[in-house]
Amino acid sequence: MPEKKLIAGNWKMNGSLEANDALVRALVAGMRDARCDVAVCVPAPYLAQVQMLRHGAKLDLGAQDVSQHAQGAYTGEVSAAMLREFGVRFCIVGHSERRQYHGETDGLVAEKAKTALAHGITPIVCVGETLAEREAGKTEEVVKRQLAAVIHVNGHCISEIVVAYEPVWAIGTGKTASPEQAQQVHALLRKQLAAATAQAERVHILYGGSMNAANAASLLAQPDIDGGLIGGASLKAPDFLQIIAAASA
Ligand SMILES: O=C[C@H](O)COP(=O)(O)O
Repeated sequence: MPEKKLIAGNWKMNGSLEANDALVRALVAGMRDARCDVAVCVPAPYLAQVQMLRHGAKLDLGAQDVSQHAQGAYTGEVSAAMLREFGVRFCIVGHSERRQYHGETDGLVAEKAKTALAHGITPIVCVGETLAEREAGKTEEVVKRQLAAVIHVNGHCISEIVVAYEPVWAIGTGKTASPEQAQQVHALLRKQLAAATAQAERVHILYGGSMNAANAASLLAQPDIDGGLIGGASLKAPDFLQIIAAASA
């Protein structure tokens, strides 16, 4: 497993100048003793604000999506080069909300991961099954297919990605995968990475889906859970700080 755990907040489409200011100041003040890596993935309009607020702190900046294109006539898109100008280190790609509401395919997600890597941004590649897929016994097939697309496109630099296992049925529902359920899938993903790179042990595999202050420690204690991608609980500084503390233990 990687040397340090990684805790990444995904603010999704939440925040305001005022709320972000209070949240980031509280995080920076509260995470001085953190022994894990910490990032917040913020809506694009707030990148400059958070870049300024985090100045000098150990808090990394992340984005929630990136265009697969370098530049040009792609209205509404944000390029990897633009993200780099704001000091972005991580970028979520293939979140289930992008796959579900914006029709993102495995192929497109792989292109986005490739573009991020080419610009020195670490893609946080999300995989995960829906409830129907889990109930049909297809969890392994689905997550393997989603990760295979990224491995196939990225080839030799696959050890530079972060993987996030996010069972869709656990996102924002309060239903967390049990530590054993999550570990089972994480171990599968590690094995798949190991078949593609000798560096699989240093790839962070995060769990996401209703991770909170109460359940973080038991999830993070699993051998192949190297951190978390946290939605709702990342919007409340005390909760997010407790998760950071659990990952620092
Ligand atoms: O990216 C984060 C995940 O979608 C988890 O969201 P959640 O913690 O609100 O369930």
